[in-house]
Amino acid sequence: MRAHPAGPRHGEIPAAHEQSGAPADLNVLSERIWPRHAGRGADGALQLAGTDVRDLAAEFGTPMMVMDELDFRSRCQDFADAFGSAGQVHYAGKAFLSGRVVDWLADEGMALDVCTGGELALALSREFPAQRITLHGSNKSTAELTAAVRGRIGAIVVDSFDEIGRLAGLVESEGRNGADPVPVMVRVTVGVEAHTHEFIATAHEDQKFGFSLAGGDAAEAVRRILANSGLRLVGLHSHIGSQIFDPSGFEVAAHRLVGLLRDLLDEHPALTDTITTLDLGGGLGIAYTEEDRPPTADAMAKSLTEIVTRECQAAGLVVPTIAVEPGRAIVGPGTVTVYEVGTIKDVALDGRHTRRYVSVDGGMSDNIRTALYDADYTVTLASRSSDAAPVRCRVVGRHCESGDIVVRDCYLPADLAVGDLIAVAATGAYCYVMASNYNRVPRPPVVTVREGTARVMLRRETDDDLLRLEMP
Ligand SMILES: Cc1ncc(COP(=O)(O)O)c(C=O)c1O
Ligand SMILES: N[C@@H](CCCC[NH3+])C(=O)O
Repeated sequence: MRAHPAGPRHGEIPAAHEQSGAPADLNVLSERIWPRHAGRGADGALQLAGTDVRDLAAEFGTPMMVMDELDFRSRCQDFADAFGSAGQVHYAGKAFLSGRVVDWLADEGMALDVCTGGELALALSREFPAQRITLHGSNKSTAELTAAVRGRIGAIVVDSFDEIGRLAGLVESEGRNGADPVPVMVRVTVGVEAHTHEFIATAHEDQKFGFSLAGGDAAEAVRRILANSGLRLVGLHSHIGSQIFDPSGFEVAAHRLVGLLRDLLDEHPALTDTITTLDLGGGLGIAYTEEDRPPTADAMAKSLTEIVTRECQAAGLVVPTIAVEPGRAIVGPGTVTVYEVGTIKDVALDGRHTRRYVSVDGGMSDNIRTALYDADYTVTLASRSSDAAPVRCRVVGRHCESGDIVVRDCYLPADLAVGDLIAVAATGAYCYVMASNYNRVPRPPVVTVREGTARVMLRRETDDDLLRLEMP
């Protein structure tokens, strides 16, 4: 997943005077990586949507995640503009979800993809329009399916024959018959090898999600759904993976899904009136480092619309609505994690080399992605600027684990000192939601900033929160 900077790899970091490949100016904040309303104030400190990171740290403590509200909203709007309407864009709540974010999504007219009963309950608790929700999951419980059916959500994306069986029993017991069927989509495994980390690629054949297209399971799933008058098939779904830069994976997926649609309509002409949507999932990558070059939402929309339109017209099919489910591309870039620098240690690796370990007050409990996927991040000195020489560093956490690495290889100024604040960019997706209490470390707060005002969205966990599960 990572692109290593030019020069030596892990374990071979030269001493400061030998650095090569370092950025010319460590104070520059690349627009492609940092939130849309990030910059440096007159004295060099990081400003996020008109707030000074030092003031935020003084008020809310560190570590702290800071989310730029208008960055999030503007990326929702980018996708809505690209695909023609916000209703076709199902924000993937698994990337990050909170009540306030649900409210923003409702304001923006977005749809929402949830993948558990917990995410569904949060959305419904904020009165998010149920018709704009889809429920995913490779092992949905009966309780989750019941909540979705009773909540009258937009669609349940079925993922297995077992689930179709469970739903059949449920629609019967809930009295949902032919006059009031439950809308479902079929998740199709289209056999695309997305070029991303193995753990986050999801449409090759050998994995747990969906019904295989090539093996005929997807067509069989459709037959079983049609045999049940309590279910109404409203679309086909494919999701090929996450943090994808190469648009060709989406294009092949779209091509194969249209092929399946054509075959299904040949077999079941009545479906012409009911299958209205092709959902091509999420997965659009973002820039974590200078080397990353993700396509824009607009480029993705253009190529997918062109393929689906061309192939449907060639097959004489009505062109369905194209839906997508971006998570990371909407919430990822607008959040940064702010840490306070603690111990700084130069470790001699051999006679010639040293590695500077910069310890921070968080770590793998607030960002597991580096340890789990070898993910790469960009970090900057945030409480001030510095013209000191760049030193190649490793930012590490406070946990009792040598793999507790936040940023594996980066450059920070030689005068970095204990008590400085540093900020890690693009931590909005899959960091807070994958956070843990490893070593009984409380989760950090998430603070939203907008036009000079900061508001806590999720408060910091306390030791009491951690004690609340204890029984006598
Ligand atoms: C079904 C589904 N939709 C959408 C997403 C969101 O993906 P991303 O955050 O990469 O856009 C995921 C996660 O990979 C997913 O599994
Ligand atoms: N959690 C992964 C992505 C998984 C996407 C959900 N299917 C990440 O951090 O990149």
